[in-house]
Amino acid sequence: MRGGRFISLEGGEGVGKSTQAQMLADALRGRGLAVLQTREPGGTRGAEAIRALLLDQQYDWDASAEALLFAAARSDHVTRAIRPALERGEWVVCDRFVDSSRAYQAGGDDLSDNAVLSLHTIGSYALMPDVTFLLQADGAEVAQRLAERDSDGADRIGAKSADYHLRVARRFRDLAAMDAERFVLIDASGSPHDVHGRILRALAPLLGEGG
Ligand SMILES: Nc1ncnc2c1ncn2[C@@H]1O[C@H](COP(=O)(O)OP(=O)(O)OP(=O)(O)O)[C@@H](O)[C@H]1O
Ligand SMILES: Cc1cn([C@H]2C[C@H](O)[C@@H](COP(=O)(O)O)O2)c(=O)[nH]c1=O
Repeated sequence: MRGGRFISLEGGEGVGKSTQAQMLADALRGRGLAVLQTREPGGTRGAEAIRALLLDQQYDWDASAEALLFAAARSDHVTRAIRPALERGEWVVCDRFVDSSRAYQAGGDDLSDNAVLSLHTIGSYALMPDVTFLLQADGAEVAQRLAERDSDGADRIGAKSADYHLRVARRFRDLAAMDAERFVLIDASGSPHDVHGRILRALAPLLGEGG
């Protein structure tokens, strides 16, 4: 019997995914559950090496090469870390997953959603999360957070144009609207504690806690 669940956190730059992934993993562990907390791109030695290539400003990957590299990193991550954890019955909390490729490489650039999903089928068994929390917050609030966090500069993708990031945000919203069973929209404004409370309330049915 499968005990664990696969949860992804998605959204634009600096909206609070990593903060919430940590708080959620801690809350699940506090309930006695075994949790793999991980991130994309990354989560395995090979995928972290690909992450460094993808985010380093010295490389100028075109859209196809970028999508292939994200898919290769995800393939290693799914095969070596995520699937084995789910098979052991663990919960997986993943900071970004394939919806980021759909929003950034397809929505931000102009690859098709089908192309990204085909790479996901080839590389990662078309594995999808059980629940995806899409964090959304006011642009000015997020810009303030990023100014404080990234005072020494954004990474290669974070540094893309404002128009690019608007297309990404729009695509995230479209994906959520197309798959309302899996996506849960989370208001990511307010304190980390407030946002965490919203996520836990949304997860309560899956945790058998009513609500
Ligand atoms: N609710 C919040 N209120 C204020 N600051 C926050 C909140 N959540 C996170 N932060 C801060 O904002 C910054 C970005 O948060 P975090 O790294 O969690 O976002 P992220 O979505 O994972 O970003 P990225 O996609 O760029 O990695 C961090 O400095 C973090 O401490
Ligand atoms: C998984 C994934 C990520 N990206 C982008 C989104 C961010 O700009 C970086 C990752 O940095 P973070 O600080 O860890 O959020 O990579 C992407 O374009 N496509 C993807 O599939």
